[in-house]
Amino acid sequence: MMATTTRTDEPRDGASRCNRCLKVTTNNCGGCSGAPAYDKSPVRRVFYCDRNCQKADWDEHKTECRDLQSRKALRRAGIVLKAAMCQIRKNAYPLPVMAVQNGAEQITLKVSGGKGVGLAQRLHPFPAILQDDAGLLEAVLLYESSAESMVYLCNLVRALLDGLYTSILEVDVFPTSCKLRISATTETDTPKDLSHYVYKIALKNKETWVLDITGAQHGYPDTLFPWSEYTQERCGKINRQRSLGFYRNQPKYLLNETQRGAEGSAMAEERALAQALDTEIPKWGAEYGGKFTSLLKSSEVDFQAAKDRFLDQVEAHVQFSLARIFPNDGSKAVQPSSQAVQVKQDKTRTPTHKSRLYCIKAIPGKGQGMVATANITRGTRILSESPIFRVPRDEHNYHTLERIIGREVERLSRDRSERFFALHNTHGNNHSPALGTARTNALPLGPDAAEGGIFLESSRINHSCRQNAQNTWNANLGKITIHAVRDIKEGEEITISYLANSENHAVRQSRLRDTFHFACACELCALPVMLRRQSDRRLDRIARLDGQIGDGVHIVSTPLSCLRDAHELLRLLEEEGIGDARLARVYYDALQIAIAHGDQARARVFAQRAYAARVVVEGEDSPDAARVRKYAERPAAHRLFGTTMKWRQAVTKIPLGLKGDEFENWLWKKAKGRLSS
Ligand SMILES: C[S@@+](CC[C@H](N)C(=O)[O-])C[C@H]1O[C@@H](n2cnc3c(N)ncnc32)[C@H](O)[C@@H]1O
Repeated sequence: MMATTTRTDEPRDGASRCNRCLKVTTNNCGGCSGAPAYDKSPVRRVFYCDRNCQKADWDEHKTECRDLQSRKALRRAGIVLKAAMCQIRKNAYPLPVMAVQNGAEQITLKVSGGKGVGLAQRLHPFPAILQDDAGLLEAVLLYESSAESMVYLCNLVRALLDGLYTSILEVDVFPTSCKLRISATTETDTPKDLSHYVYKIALKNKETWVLDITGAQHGYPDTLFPWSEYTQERCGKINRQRSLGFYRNQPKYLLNETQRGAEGSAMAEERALAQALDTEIPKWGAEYGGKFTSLLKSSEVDFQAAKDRFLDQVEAHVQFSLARIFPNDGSKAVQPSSQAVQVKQDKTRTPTHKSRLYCIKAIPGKGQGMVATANITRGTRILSESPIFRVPRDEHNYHTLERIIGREVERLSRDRSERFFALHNTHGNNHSPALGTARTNALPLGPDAAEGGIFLESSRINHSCRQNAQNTWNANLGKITIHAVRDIKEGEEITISYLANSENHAVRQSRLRDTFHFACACELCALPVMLRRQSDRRLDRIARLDGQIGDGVHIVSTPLSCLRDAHELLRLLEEEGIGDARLARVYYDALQIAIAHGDQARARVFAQRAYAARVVVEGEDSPDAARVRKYAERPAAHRLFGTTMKWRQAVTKIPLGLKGDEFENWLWKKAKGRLSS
C-alpha cells in the first residue's frame, strides 16, 4: 500500500494549468469551482497558480465566473432550502408516524389512526427512527410535502435568491419516472398529492433552472436541474405556472376559524407556522449584512458552517413557534436566545449540530482540520456520524477496489459526491481520484474490522501521536463517535491517532510517511531529544507489556506476574499522558486475570474501572461499555470464570474499610508495597 512519487511536467489528476501563465497548479478559481453544468455542456474548470495571476486575469474571466457563481449559488440555495424543509418537518410532521418499513424501492409509513386529532396535535414531532440513514430519512420527511413547501419556503426563496433571478414561478407538474414510492397506512385514508410543486427560476444570465426541493420523496435527492432536462426527464405534464407566493396566498389559507373546517384548520396551522418563520428572515439575513444571498457565496467550508448555523436557527424557531401556536400541547414557548447554538458541557450527551463543538478549517501545513469552538471536557462526545459509504480494508487488488468504490460514489447524491471529492487525496496520480480520496479518508469501522467508512466531517480530523480525541465505531448506532480523551481548549485542534498501537518515534514517523504521506510534527514528535528518548523507552515497554498480558497461557500459568505487568502498564500509560481506550483495555485485562482464577471481588472492581474508562472514551451507548458493565454486575458471567480457583473469592469480599493506597495494594495484590501471591 506504499505510494510512489512520479516526476512529470504533465498536470496530475486534479491539476491543470494556470489560466494566465500556464504553470501546472491544483488551485481552482474559488469563485466558480463547483458550479453545475447547464444543459449537458461541461463546465470549464479554471485554475490559477496564485492570487496575482487570478487578479491579472479577472477582466478575461469575470463574465464566465459570475455566470457560474450564480449557478453555484442556486445549487447551494437548493441544498439549504431542502435542509430547512426537513428541519421544519422533523418538528411539524403532518402524520403521526409510528414505524417505517423499507423495501427496495418502496417505503411504507405505519401511522397511527388520524381520527379525532385536535388542532394542537396535528403537527407531530417526527420519531427518532431512520436516524442512521440520512437519505432515507430525508425521503420520508419530505413525503407529500411539496405543496406545503411552497407555503413554508416562499419568502425564504425570495430572500435567499435576491439579486440572482429575473423571475421565479411556482410550477405544478405531474412527476414521472419516480425511483422511489412512499405510502402511508392508516385507519383513515391519507389524501395523496396528485401534483408536485417546483420552482422555475430564470437567472439574470438567461439560464432557466428548476429547484425541486422535495424530489427526494420520489428518489431524487438532488434539487437543481436545468429546466429543459427536468421537463424532458422528470415530468410528464406541466399543469400550471403561478407567480412566487401564489400557494402561500391562496384564499383557502386566508379563511377564518369558523370557515376553515378540518382541511382549512390544517392549512391555517401551516400558515401560522410559515408566518412565524417569516418574521425571522430579516434577523437571519442581518447576519449577512442584510444580504441573505451571501450565505451562498463563500468557500465550501464556510458555506457548510453557515448552513449548519442557519439550520440550527430554523430548528430553534420552529420549536419556539410551535410552542407559541399550540400553547396547550404541554410544551413551553421558550424564546430561543439570539445565539441558537448554546454549548453546555455534559459528558453523557451527544451533541447534534445544534450544539456543534467544532468547526472545520484550514490548519497550516495540514490542509483542513477540525478545531474546537468551545472548551471541551474529557469524556464529551464531540460528534457522531454515519459513513457516506463503506470500503473494504482487506481488498488489496486496486482494480477490484476501484470498481467497488466507483459503484458507491455513483450512488451518492450530487451534493455528497461533491463533498466526497472535496476531501483530501494524498495519492496524487497513483490512483483515480475516487480511490485516492477513499484511501486517504477511510476510518476503521472497529478495531480489526474488514471495512472502513468515509465520513464527511470525521475524515477531516488530522493525526497527532498525542491525540486529544478518540474515534470509535459504535455498531449499535451504526456511527463513528469522536470523544475527547483530554480536556480540549476552545481554538485547539481536535486530533485522533491514525496508528493502532503504542510505537516509538521512528516507527511512528515511518508508518505515517509510508501510509499517509506526511512527517508528523505533533507535540510528542517535537519533544527535545532527551525527553523523546524517555518517551520512546516508555512506549517500547508499553508495547512489550501489552503483548505479554494478552497471552492467555501467561494469564493462566503466572497470574501474579501478569497482574504486576498490568499495574506497571497502567502507571506507564499515565506517565505518558495516554488517556484513550488503552486504559480501559488494561483494566479489562486485569479483570480477566482475576476472574480466570475465581476472584470475583477484584474482578468486579476491575470491571467497574474498565466500564468507567470505556464510557469516557466511547460513551454509555458503546457496545464494549455495555459488555463490561455486565461483568461489573456479575463477574461470574465472564467465560474465563473458574479456569482455576486459585484465588477464589466472592464479590462480597471487596474490603469496604480500605481507602487510597491500602485499597490499591489489596486490589493489585501488593503486600507492603510488593505484590503478594
Ligand atoms: C484523513 S485526511 C485528514 C484531513 C485533511 N487534512 C484534509 O485536509 O481534509 C489525512 C491527511 O491529512 C494530512 N494530515 C493528517 N494529519 C496530519 C499531521 N499531523 N500533519 C500533517 N498532515 C497531516 C495528511 O496529508 C493525511 O494524509
